[in-house]
Amino acid sequence: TVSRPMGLRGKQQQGTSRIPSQFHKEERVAMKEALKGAIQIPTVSFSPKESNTTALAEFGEYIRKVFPTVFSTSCVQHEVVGEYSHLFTVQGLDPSLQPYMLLAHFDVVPASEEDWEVPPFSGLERDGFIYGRGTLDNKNSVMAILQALELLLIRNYIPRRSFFIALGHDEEVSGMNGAQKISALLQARGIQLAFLVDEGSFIVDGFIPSLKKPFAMISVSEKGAINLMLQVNMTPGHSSAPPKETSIGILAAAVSRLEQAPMPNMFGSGSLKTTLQHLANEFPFPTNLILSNLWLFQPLVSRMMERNYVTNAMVRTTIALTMFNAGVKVNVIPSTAQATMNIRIHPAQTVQEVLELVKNIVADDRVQFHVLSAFDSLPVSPSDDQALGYQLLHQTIRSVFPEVSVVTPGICIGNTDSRHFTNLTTGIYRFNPLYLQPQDFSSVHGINEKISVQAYETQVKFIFELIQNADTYQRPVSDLHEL
Ligand SMILES: CCCCCCCCCCCCCCCC(=O)N[C@@H](Cc1ccccc1)C(=O)O
Ligand SMILES: [Zn+2]
Ligand SMILES: [Zn+2]
Repeated sequence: TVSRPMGLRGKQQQGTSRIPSQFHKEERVAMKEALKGAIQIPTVSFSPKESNTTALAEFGEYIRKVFPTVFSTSCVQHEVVGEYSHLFTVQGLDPSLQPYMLLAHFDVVPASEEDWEVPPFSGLERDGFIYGRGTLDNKNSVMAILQALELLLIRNYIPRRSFFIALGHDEEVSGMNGAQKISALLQARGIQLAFLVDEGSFIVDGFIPSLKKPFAMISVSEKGAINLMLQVNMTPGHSSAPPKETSIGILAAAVSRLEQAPMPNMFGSGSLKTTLQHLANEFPFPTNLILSNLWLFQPLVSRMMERNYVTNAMVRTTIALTMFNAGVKVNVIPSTAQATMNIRIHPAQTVQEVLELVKNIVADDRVQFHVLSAFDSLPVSPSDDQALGYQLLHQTIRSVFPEVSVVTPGICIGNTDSRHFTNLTTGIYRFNPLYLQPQDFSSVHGINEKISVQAYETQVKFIFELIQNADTYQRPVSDLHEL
Protein backbone atom coordinates (compact mmCIF):
# COMPACT_ATOMS: atom_id res chain seq x y z
CA THR A 1 0.00 0.00 0.00
CA VAL A 2 1.47 3.29 -1.04
CA SER A 3 -0.05 6.23 0.79
CA ARG A 4 2.86 8.65 0.71
CA PRO A 5 2.95 11.26 -2.01
CA MET A 6 4.28 9.83 -5.23
CA GLY A 7 5.44 11.37 -8.40
CA LEU A 8 5.01 15.09 -8.04
CA ARG A 9 7.13 16.70 -5.40
CA GLY A 10 8.74 20.00 -4.70
CA LYS A 11 7.76 23.59 -5.22
CA GLN A 12 4.22 24.42 -6.19
CA GLN A 13 3.14 27.30 -8.29
CA GLN A 14 6.09 29.64 -8.53
CA GLY A 15 4.85 33.20 -9.00
CA THR A 16 1.11 33.20 -8.54
CA SER A 17 -0.52 32.09 -5.33
CA ARG A 18 -2.93 29.26 -5.00
CA ILE A 19 -6.66 29.93 -4.84
CA PRO A 20 -8.23 28.08 -1.90
CA SER A 21 -11.12 25.77 -2.77
CA GLN A 22 -13.59 27.35 -0.42
CA PHE A 23 -17.00 28.35 -1.66
CA HIS A 24 -19.44 30.52 0.25
CA LYS A 25 -23.03 29.66 1.02
CA GLU A 26 -24.52 31.50 -2.00
CA GLU A 27 -22.04 29.83 -4.35
CA ARG A 28 -22.86 26.41 -2.94
CA VAL A 29 -26.59 26.99 -3.36
CA ALA A 30 -26.05 28.26 -6.91
CA MET A 31 -23.96 25.24 -7.87
CA LYS A 32 -26.52 22.67 -6.78
CA GLU A 33 -29.34 24.63 -8.42
CA ALA A 34 -27.32 24.69 -11.65
CA LEU A 35 -27.01 20.88 -11.54
CA LYS A 36 -30.76 20.48 -10.92
CA GLY A 37 -31.50 22.66 -13.96
CA ALA A 38 -29.20 20.49 -16.10
CA ILE A 39 -30.98 17.31 -14.96
CA GLN A 40 -34.32 18.82 -16.00
CA ILE A 41 -33.29 18.98 -19.66
CA PRO A 42 -34.10 15.49 -21.06
CA THR A 43 -31.04 15.03 -23.29
CA VAL A 44 -31.85 11.40 -24.05
CA SER A 45 -29.95 9.32 -26.59
CA PHE A 46 -32.23 6.50 -27.80
CA SER A 47 -30.11 5.14 -30.66
CA PRO A 48 -27.33 6.41 -32.92
CA LYS A 49 -30.02 7.89 -35.17
CA GLU A 50 -32.52 8.98 -32.53
CA SER A 51 -31.96 11.53 -29.81
CA ASN A 52 -33.83 14.45 -28.29
CA THR A 53 -32.17 17.14 -30.40
CA THR A 54 -34.38 19.88 -28.96
CA ALA A 55 -33.04 19.06 -25.51
CA LEU A 56 -29.45 18.82 -26.76
CA ALA A 57 -29.73 22.33 -28.23
CA GLU A 58 -31.42 23.62 -25.09
CA PHE A 59 -28.54 22.27 -23.01
CA GLY A 60 -26.17 24.49 -25.02
CA GLU A 61 -28.30 27.54 -24.21
CA TYR A 62 -28.45 26.49 -20.57
CA ILE A 63 -24.69 26.34 -19.97
CA ARG A 64 -24.30 29.79 -21.56
CA LYS A 65 -26.83 31.10 -19.05
CA VAL A 66 -25.46 29.50 -15.87
CA PHE A 67 -21.74 29.93 -16.59
CA PRO A 68 -21.57 33.49 -17.99
CA THR A 69 -17.94 34.02 -16.95
CA VAL A 70 -16.75 30.93 -18.84
CA PHE A 71 -18.39 32.30 -21.99
CA SER A 72 -17.12 35.87 -21.61
CA THR A 73 -13.49 35.45 -20.52
CA SER A 74 -10.94 36.13 -23.23
CA CYS A 75 -8.67 33.17 -22.42
CA VAL A 76 -11.57 30.75 -23.04
CA GLN A 77 -12.65 29.94 -26.59
CA HIS A 78 -15.86 28.02 -27.20
CA GLU A 79 -16.85 25.98 -30.24
CA VAL A 80 -19.82 23.77 -31.05
CA VAL A 81 -18.72 20.53 -32.75
CA GLY A 82 -20.95 17.95 -34.45
CA GLU A 83 -23.96 20.26 -34.01
CA TYR A 84 -24.42 19.76 -30.26
CA SER A 85 -21.11 18.89 -28.59
CA HIS A 86 -18.95 21.56 -26.96
CA LEU A 87 -15.22 22.21 -27.05
CA PHE A 88 -13.64 24.83 -24.81
CA THR A 89 -10.01 25.86 -25.23
CA VAL A 90 -8.60 27.48 -22.12
CA GLN A 91 -5.41 29.30 -23.06
CA GLY A 92 -2.62 29.00 -20.52
CA LEU A 93 0.18 31.53 -19.97
CA ASP A 94 3.00 29.10 -20.69
CA PRO A 95 2.92 27.56 -24.16
CA SER A 96 5.83 25.25 -23.24
CA LEU A 97 3.51 23.19 -21.01
CA GLN A 98 1.65 20.51 -22.95
CA PRO A 99 -2.14 20.88 -22.72
CA TYR A 100 -4.50 18.31 -21.19
CA MET A 101 -8.22 17.60 -21.52
CA LEU A 102 -11.20 17.18 -19.22
CA LEU A 103 -13.90 15.10 -20.93
CA ALA A 104 -17.54 14.40 -20.02
CA HIS A 105 -20.90 13.82 -21.73
CA PHE A 106 -24.35 15.32 -21.25
CA ASP A 107 -26.53 12.86 -23.11
CA VAL A 108 -28.25 10.25 -20.93
CA VAL A 109 -29.94 6.89 -21.38
CA PRO A 110 -33.77 6.79 -21.32
CA ALA A 111 -35.63 6.51 -18.00
CA SER A 112 -39.08 5.06 -17.48
CA GLU A 113 -41.08 7.44 -15.30
CA GLU A 114 -43.16 4.77 -13.49
CA ASP A 115 -40.31 2.86 -11.85
CA TRP A 116 -38.73 5.87 -10.14
CA GLU A 117 -39.46 7.21 -6.65
CA VAL A 118 -38.89 10.70 -8.01
CA PRO A 119 -39.53 11.73 -11.65
CA PRO A 120 -36.22 11.09 -13.50
CA PHE A 121 -36.05 14.52 -15.13
CA SER A 122 -37.22 16.53 -12.11
CA GLY A 123 -33.85 17.18 -10.45
CA LEU A 124 -35.73 17.11 -7.14
CA GLU A 125 -33.78 17.40 -3.91
CA ARG A 126 -34.78 15.01 -1.15
CA ASP A 127 -32.91 14.21 2.09
CA GLY A 128 -29.71 15.83 0.85
CA PHE A 129 -29.73 14.06 -2.53
CA ILE A 130 -30.45 15.40 -6.00
CA TYR A 131 -32.38 12.78 -7.99
CA GLY A 132 -32.47 12.25 -11.70
CA ARG A 133 -31.11 10.62 -14.83
CA GLY A 134 -27.57 11.89 -15.36
CA THR A 135 -26.76 12.77 -11.74
CA LEU A 136 -23.97 10.13 -11.80
CA ASP A 137 -23.69 9.50 -15.55
CA ASN A 138 -22.55 12.09 -16.45
CA LYS A 139 -24.07 15.57 -16.08
CA ASN A 140 -22.41 15.73 -12.66
CA SER A 141 -19.03 15.88 -14.43
CA VAL A 142 -20.20 18.22 -17.20
CA MET A 143 -21.56 20.70 -14.67
CA ALA A 144 -18.77 20.30 -12.12
CA ILE A 145 -16.07 20.98 -14.73
CA LEU A 146 -17.76 24.16 -15.98
CA GLN A 147 -18.65 25.16 -12.42
CA ALA A 148 -15.07 24.80 -11.21
CA LEU A 149 -13.79 26.85 -14.16
CA GLU A 150 -16.48 29.50 -13.58
CA LEU A 151 -15.46 29.84 -9.92
CA LEU A 152 -11.75 29.95 -10.78
CA LEU A 153 -12.28 32.65 -13.42
CA ILE A 154 -14.40 34.72 -11.01
CA ARG A 155 -11.37 34.63 -8.70
CA ASN A 156 -9.23 35.94 -11.58
CA TYR A 157 -7.44 32.68 -12.17
CA ILE A 158 -5.40 32.35 -15.33
CA PRO A 159 -3.99 28.88 -15.99
CA ARG A 160 -0.34 28.37 -16.73
CA ARG A 161 -0.98 25.11 -18.63
CA SER A 162 -3.58 25.22 -21.42
CA PHE A 163 -6.43 22.74 -21.32
CA PHE A 164 -9.46 21.62 -23.27
CA ILE A 165 -12.91 20.83 -21.96
CA ALA A 166 -14.82 18.52 -24.28
CA LEU A 167 -18.49 17.77 -23.64
CA GLY A 168 -19.98 15.04 -25.81
CA HIS A 169 -23.66 14.77 -26.78
CA ASP A 170 -23.80 11.13 -27.98
CA GLU A 171 -21.60 9.04 -25.66
CA GLU A 172 -24.44 6.66 -24.81
CA VAL A 173 -24.73 5.71 -28.49
CA SER A 174 -21.02 5.50 -29.45
CA GLY A 175 -19.71 9.08 -29.49
CA MET A 176 -19.22 9.13 -33.27
CA ASN A 177 -20.75 12.58 -33.77
CA GLY A 178 -19.38 14.25 -30.65
CA ALA A 179 -16.17 12.93 -29.11
CA GLN A 180 -14.95 11.41 -32.39
CA LYS A 181 -15.33 14.73 -34.25
CA ILE A 182 -13.68 16.72 -31.46
CA SER A 183 -10.75 14.32 -31.57
CA ALA A 184 -10.44 14.66 -35.35
CA LEU A 185 -10.62 18.45 -35.10
CA LEU A 186 -7.81 18.63 -32.54
CA GLN A 187 -5.72 16.18 -34.53
CA ALA A 188 -6.12 18.39 -37.60
CA ARG A 189 -4.83 21.28 -35.48
CA GLY A 190 -1.74 19.25 -34.59
CA ILE A 191 -2.62 19.01 -30.90
CA GLN A 192 -1.06 16.37 -28.66
CA LEU A 193 -2.33 16.07 -25.09
CA ALA A 194 -0.26 15.42 -21.96
CA PHE A 195 -3.22 13.42 -20.60
CA LEU A 196 -7.00 13.20 -20.56
CA VAL A 197 -9.48 12.63 -17.71
CA ASP A 198 -12.93 11.11 -18.38
CA GLU A 199 -15.66 9.21 -16.52
CA GLY A 200 -15.47 5.43 -16.01
CA SER A 201 -14.29 4.71 -12.48
CA PHE A 202 -14.86 5.91 -8.92
CA ILE A 203 -13.84 5.70 -5.30
CA VAL A 204 -15.31 2.24 -4.94
CA ASP A 205 -16.84 1.01 -1.72
CA GLY A 206 -18.25 -2.43 -0.93
CA PHE A 207 -17.55 -4.28 -4.17
CA ILE A 208 -15.07 -6.69 -2.62
CA PRO A 209 -16.39 -8.65 0.36
CA SER A 210 -14.29 -8.28 3.52
CA LEU A 211 -12.65 -5.09 2.19
CA LYS A 212 -14.26 -2.53 4.44
CA LYS A 213 -12.41 0.56 3.29
CA PRO A 214 -13.17 2.45 0.08
CA PHE A 215 -10.34 2.91 -2.42
CA ALA A 216 -9.84 5.09 -5.46
CA MET A 217 -9.57 3.19 -8.72
CA ILE A 218 -8.25 5.12 -11.71
CA SER A 219 -9.02 3.11 -14.83
CA VAL A 220 -6.05 2.96 -17.17
CA SER A 221 -7.72 0.83 -19.84
CA GLU A 222 -11.17 -0.28 -20.88
CA LYS A 223 -12.55 -3.50 -22.29
CA GLY A 224 -13.06 -4.06 -25.99
CA ALA A 225 -16.44 -5.02 -27.39
CA ILE A 226 -18.18 -7.07 -30.10
CA ASN A 227 -21.80 -6.82 -31.07
CA LEU A 228 -22.49 -10.19 -32.60
CA MET A 229 -25.62 -11.52 -34.28
CA LEU A 230 -26.13 -15.27 -34.65
CA GLN A 231 -28.61 -16.45 -37.23
CA VAL A 232 -30.11 -19.80 -38.18
CA ASN A 233 -32.06 -20.34 -41.39
CA MET A 234 -34.15 -23.49 -41.86
CA THR A 235 -36.96 -24.41 -44.22
CA PRO A 236 -40.23 -22.85 -43.03
CA GLY A 237 -43.33 -25.00 -42.80
CA HIS A 238 -46.58 -26.08 -41.20
CA SER A 239 -46.43 -26.48 -37.44
CA SER A 240 -48.66 -29.58 -37.57
CA ALA A 241 -45.81 -31.65 -39.02
CA PRO A 242 -42.61 -30.22 -37.51
CA PRO A 243 -39.12 -31.43 -38.34
CA LYS A 244 -36.94 -32.74 -35.53
CA GLU A 245 -35.10 -29.42 -35.24
CA THR A 246 -36.20 -25.85 -35.95
CA SER A 247 -34.28 -22.61 -36.39
CA ILE A 248 -35.48 -21.54 -32.94
CA GLY A 249 -34.36 -24.73 -31.23
CA ILE A 250 -30.96 -24.79 -32.91
CA LEU A 251 -30.28 -21.17 -32.05
CA ALA A 252 -31.53 -21.53 -28.48
CA ALA A 253 -29.23 -24.50 -27.93
CA ALA A 254 -26.30 -22.52 -29.35
CA VAL A 255 -26.79 -19.52 -27.08
CA SER A 256 -27.41 -21.77 -24.12
CA ARG A 257 -24.03 -23.42 -24.73
CA LEU A 258 -22.48 -19.94 -24.64
CA GLU A 259 -24.09 -19.18 -21.28
CA GLN A 260 -23.00 -22.53 -19.89
CA ALA A 261 -19.39 -22.08 -20.97
CA PRO A 262 -17.97 -18.81 -19.69
CA MET A 263 -14.91 -17.37 -21.42
CA PRO A 264 -11.60 -18.19 -19.68
CA ASN A 265 -10.62 -16.47 -16.46
CA MET A 266 -7.78 -14.05 -17.31
CA PHE A 267 -7.05 -12.91 -13.75
CA GLY A 268 -3.40 -13.92 -14.06
CA SER A 269 -2.73 -11.59 -17.00
CA GLY A 270 -4.98 -8.71 -16.03
CA SER A 271 -4.76 -5.49 -14.05
CA LEU A 272 -7.18 -6.64 -11.33
CA LYS A 273 -4.21 -8.60 -10.02
CA THR A 274 -2.22 -5.35 -9.67
CA THR A 275 -5.23 -3.63 -8.10
CA LEU A 276 -5.53 -6.36 -5.45
CA GLN A 277 -1.81 -6.32 -4.72
CA HIS A 278 -2.08 -2.57 -4.00
CA LEU A 279 -4.95 -3.38 -1.65
CA ALA A 280 -3.46 -6.37 0.15
CA ASN A 281 -2.69 -4.63 3.44
CA GLU A 282 -6.19 -3.16 3.65
CA PHE A 283 -7.68 -6.61 4.19
CA PRO A 284 -7.95 -8.42 7.51
CA PHE A 285 -6.00 -11.60 8.19
CA PRO A 286 -5.71 -13.99 6.37
CA THR A 287 -6.76 -12.22 3.16
CA ASN A 288 -3.86 -9.78 3.45
CA LEU A 289 -1.41 -12.69 3.36
CA ILE A 290 -3.27 -14.42 0.56
CA LEU A 291 -3.16 -11.30 -1.61
CA SER A 292 0.50 -10.67 -0.81
CA ASN A 293 1.31 -14.19 -2.02
CA LEU A 294 -0.52 -14.44 -5.30
CA TRP A 295 2.27 -16.67 -6.67
CA LEU A 296 0.69 -19.29 -4.41
CA PHE A 297 -2.93 -18.25 -4.05
CA GLN A 298 -3.74 -16.97 -7.54
CA PRO A 299 -6.12 -19.86 -8.36
CA LEU A 300 -8.05 -19.28 -5.13
CA VAL A 301 -8.30 -15.51 -5.60
CA SER A 302 -9.27 -15.75 -9.27
CA ARG A 303 -12.20 -17.99 -8.28
CA MET A 304 -13.23 -15.58 -5.51
CA MET A 305 -13.43 -12.78 -8.08
CA GLU A 306 -15.93 -14.78 -10.15
CA ARG A 307 -18.56 -14.69 -7.43
CA ASN A 308 -19.60 -11.09 -7.95
CA TYR A 309 -20.85 -9.84 -11.35
CA VAL A 310 -18.67 -6.72 -11.32
CA THR A 311 -15.40 -8.37 -10.32
CA ASN A 312 -16.26 -11.30 -12.64
CA ALA A 313 -16.44 -8.79 -15.49
CA MET A 314 -12.94 -7.67 -14.56
CA VAL A 315 -11.40 -11.14 -14.86
CA ARG A 316 -12.90 -12.34 -18.12
CA THR A 317 -14.56 -11.59 -21.42
CA THR A 318 -18.32 -11.56 -20.82
CA ILE A 319 -21.20 -12.33 -23.17
CA ALA A 320 -24.62 -10.79 -22.57
CA LEU A 321 -27.52 -12.00 -24.71
CA THR A 322 -29.50 -8.86 -25.37
CA MET A 323 -31.90 -9.51 -28.28
CA PHE A 324 -33.72 -12.66 -29.46
CA ASN A 325 -36.07 -12.72 -32.42
CA ALA A 326 -37.97 -15.38 -34.37
CA GLY A 327 -41.43 -16.26 -35.55
CA VAL A 328 -44.55 -14.33 -36.51
CA LYS A 329 -47.45 -16.74 -36.11
CA VAL A 330 -48.27 -19.57 -33.72
CA ASN A 331 -48.81 -22.21 -36.42
CA VAL A 332 -45.95 -21.28 -38.74
CA ILE A 333 -42.43 -22.61 -38.25
CA PRO A 334 -40.23 -19.62 -39.03
CA SER A 335 -37.31 -19.85 -41.41
CA THR A 336 -35.09 -17.43 -39.52
CA ALA A 337 -34.09 -17.02 -35.89
CA GLN A 338 -31.68 -14.34 -34.68
CA ALA A 339 -29.89 -13.74 -31.39
CA THR A 340 -27.80 -10.65 -30.73
CA MET A 341 -25.22 -10.44 -28.00
CA ASN A 342 -22.98 -7.81 -26.48
CA ILE A 343 -19.51 -9.18 -25.78
CA ARG A 344 -17.03 -7.25 -23.61
CA ILE A 345 -13.44 -8.25 -24.26
CA HIS A 346 -10.86 -8.63 -21.52
CA PRO A 347 -7.66 -6.68 -22.36
CA ALA A 348 -5.63 -9.89 -22.49
CA GLN A 349 -7.67 -11.10 -25.48
CA THR A 350 -8.41 -9.80 -28.98
CA VAL A 351 -11.55 -9.62 -31.11
CA GLN A 352 -10.23 -12.45 -33.31
CA GLU A 353 -9.40 -14.73 -30.37
CA VAL A 354 -12.81 -14.23 -28.82
CA LEU A 355 -14.64 -14.89 -32.10
CA GLU A 356 -12.69 -18.14 -32.47
CA LEU A 357 -13.63 -19.21 -28.93
CA VAL A 358 -17.30 -18.39 -29.51
CA LYS A 359 -17.32 -20.37 -32.79
CA ASN A 360 -15.80 -23.35 -31.03
CA ILE A 361 -18.41 -23.28 -28.29
CA VAL A 362 -21.32 -22.89 -30.71
CA ALA A 363 -19.79 -25.69 -32.84
CA ASP A 364 -22.68 -25.83 -35.29
CA ASP A 365 -22.25 -24.88 -38.94
CA ARG A 366 -25.92 -24.07 -39.29
CA VAL A 367 -25.37 -21.04 -37.05
CA GLN A 368 -24.18 -18.03 -39.07
CA PHE A 369 -22.03 -15.33 -37.51
CA HIS A 370 -22.61 -11.64 -38.29
CA VAL A 371 -20.21 -9.23 -36.58
CA LEU A 372 -22.16 -5.97 -36.30
CA SER A 373 -19.31 -4.00 -34.76
CA ALA A 374 -16.08 -4.78 -32.92
CA PHE A 375 -13.07 -3.11 -31.37
CA ASP A 376 -10.20 -4.32 -29.23
CA SER A 377 -9.60 -3.23 -25.64
CA LEU A 378 -7.90 0.12 -25.17
CA PRO A 379 -4.15 0.51 -24.63
CA VAL A 380 -3.05 0.63 -20.99
CA SER A 381 -2.13 4.17 -19.89
CA PRO A 382 0.96 4.59 -17.73
CA SER A 383 0.52 4.73 -13.94
CA ASP A 384 4.18 4.93 -12.88
CA ASP A 385 5.99 7.80 -11.16
CA GLN A 386 6.56 9.53 -14.49
CA ALA A 387 2.93 9.52 -15.59
CA LEU A 388 1.84 13.15 -15.18
CA GLY A 389 -1.92 12.61 -15.50
CA TYR A 390 -1.96 9.67 -13.09
CA GLN A 391 0.21 11.49 -10.56
CA LEU A 392 -1.91 14.67 -10.70
CA LEU A 393 -5.05 12.63 -10.05
CA HIS A 394 -3.30 10.78 -7.24
CA GLN A 395 -2.13 14.02 -5.63
CA THR A 396 -5.59 15.60 -5.92
CA ILE A 397 -7.32 12.51 -4.49
CA ARG A 398 -4.94 12.64 -1.52
CA SER A 399 -5.75 16.25 -0.76
CA VAL A 400 -9.52 16.21 -1.39
CA PHE A 401 -10.19 12.72 0.01
CA PRO A 402 -7.55 12.38 2.77
CA GLU A 403 -9.51 9.45 4.24
CA VAL A 404 -8.88 7.35 1.10
CA SER A 405 -5.65 5.48 1.74
CA VAL A 406 -5.26 3.55 -1.50
CA VAL A 407 -5.21 4.81 -5.06
CA THR A 408 -4.77 2.08 -7.67
CA PRO A 409 -4.87 1.58 -11.41
CA GLY A 410 -7.79 -0.48 -12.64
CA ILE A 411 -9.79 -1.36 -15.72
CA CYS A 412 -13.13 0.04 -16.89
CA ILE A 413 -15.67 -2.65 -17.76
CA GLY A 414 -17.77 -0.25 -19.85
CA ASN A 415 -16.76 2.01 -22.71
CA THR A 416 -16.36 5.75 -22.60
CA ASP A 417 -15.89 8.65 -25.03
CA SER A 418 -12.19 8.63 -24.10
CA ARG A 419 -11.61 5.71 -26.49
CA HIS A 420 -11.86 8.19 -29.38
CA PHE A 421 -8.77 10.07 -28.17
CA THR A 422 -5.99 7.48 -28.47
CA ASN A 423 -4.65 9.52 -31.42
CA LEU A 424 -3.96 12.49 -29.12
CA THR A 425 -2.47 10.92 -25.99
CA THR A 426 -1.31 7.70 -24.34
CA GLY A 427 -2.39 9.01 -20.93
CA ILE A 428 -6.12 8.32 -20.74
CA TYR A 429 -7.51 8.16 -17.19
CA ARG A 430 -11.09 7.33 -16.30
CA PHE A 431 -11.97 8.63 -12.86
CA ASN A 432 -15.02 10.36 -11.40
CA PRO A 433 -14.23 11.85 -7.94
CA LEU A 434 -17.24 10.30 -6.20
CA TYR A 435 -17.90 7.43 -3.83
CA LEU A 436 -19.71 4.54 -5.50
CA GLN A 437 -21.36 1.63 -3.72
CA PRO A 438 -22.97 -1.36 -5.43
CA GLN A 439 -26.47 0.13 -5.06
CA ASP A 440 -25.27 3.36 -6.72
CA PHE A 441 -23.77 1.30 -9.53
CA SER A 442 -27.19 -0.31 -10.16
CA SER A 443 -28.76 3.15 -10.41
CA VAL A 444 -26.49 4.08 -13.33
CA HIS A 445 -28.64 3.23 -16.40
CA GLY A 446 -31.13 1.92 -13.75
CA ILE A 447 -33.66 3.55 -11.44
CA ASN A 448 -33.38 6.28 -8.78
CA GLU A 449 -30.01 7.61 -9.94
CA LYS A 450 -28.97 10.27 -7.43
CA ILE A 451 -26.03 12.26 -6.08
CA SER A 452 -25.68 13.83 -2.65
CA VAL A 453 -25.35 17.60 -2.57
CA GLN A 454 -22.20 17.17 -0.52
CA ALA A 455 -20.69 14.72 -3.05
CA TYR A 456 -21.39 17.14 -5.89
CA GLU A 457 -19.74 20.03 -4.02
CA THR A 458 -16.74 17.79 -3.43
CA GLN A 459 -16.59 16.97 -7.13
CA VAL A 460 -16.46 20.70 -7.95
CA LYS A 461 -13.74 21.15 -5.34
CA PHE A 462 -11.79 18.24 -6.83
CA ILE A 463 -11.77 19.73 -10.32
CA PHE A 464 -10.98 23.19 -8.89
CA GLU A 465 -7.91 21.64 -7.23
CA LEU A 466 -6.98 19.42 -10.20
CA ILE A 467 -6.91 22.37 -12.62
CA GLN A 468 -4.57 24.27 -10.30
CA ASN A 469 -2.41 21.20 -9.65
CA ALA A 470 -1.97 20.78 -13.40
CA ASP A 471 -0.14 24.12 -13.50
CA THR A 472 2.91 22.42 -12.05
CA TYR A 473 6.29 22.75 -13.73
CA GLN A 474 7.31 19.69 -11.79
CA ARG A 475 8.70 16.82 -13.74
CA PRO A 476 7.97 13.43 -12.29
CA VAL A 477 10.11 12.26 -9.36
CA SER A 478 12.52 9.94 -11.10
CA ASP A 479 13.65 12.84 -13.31
CA LEU A 480 14.49 14.80 -10.16
CA HIS A 481 16.59 11.92 -8.87
CA GLU A 482 18.79 12.23 -11.89
CA LEU A 483 19.53 15.92 -11.23
C1 LIG B 1 -12.33 -4.07 -7.84
C2 LIG B 1 -13.80 -3.79 -7.84
C3 LIG B 1 -14.11 -2.46 -8.34
C4 LIG B 1 -15.51 -2.30 -8.77
C5 LIG B 1 -15.65 -1.08 -9.57
C6 LIG B 1 -17.00 -0.88 -10.09
C7 LIG B 1 -17.09 0.38 -10.84
C8 LIG B 1 -17.81 0.19 -12.10
C9 LIG B 1 -17.89 1.43 -12.87
C10 LIG B 1 -18.29 1.14 -14.27
C11 LIG B 1 -18.58 2.39 -15.01
C12 LIG B 1 -18.73 2.11 -16.43
C13 LIG B 1 -19.03 3.37 -17.17
C14 LIG B 1 -19.22 3.05 -18.58
C15 LIG B 1 -20.02 4.08 -19.32
C16 LIG B 1 -21.06 3.39 -20.17
O1 LIG B 1 -22.10 3.00 -19.72
N1 LIG B 1 -20.79 3.25 -21.45
C17 LIG B 1 -21.67 2.63 -22.39
C18 LIG B 1 -21.46 3.42 -23.63
C19 LIG B 1 -21.52 2.84 -24.97
C20 LIG B 1 -22.71 2.75 -25.64
C21 LIG B 1 -22.74 2.23 -26.91
C22 LIG B 1 -21.58 1.83 -27.53
C23 LIG B 1 -20.36 1.94 -26.87
C24 LIG B 1 -20.35 2.45 -25.58
C25 LIG B 1 -21.35 1.17 -22.52
O2 LIG B 1 -20.23 0.75 -22.18
O3 LIG B 1 -22.24 0.42 -22.92
ZN1 LIG C 1 -21.39 7.83 -19.12
ZN1 LIG D 1 -23.87 5.67 -19.49
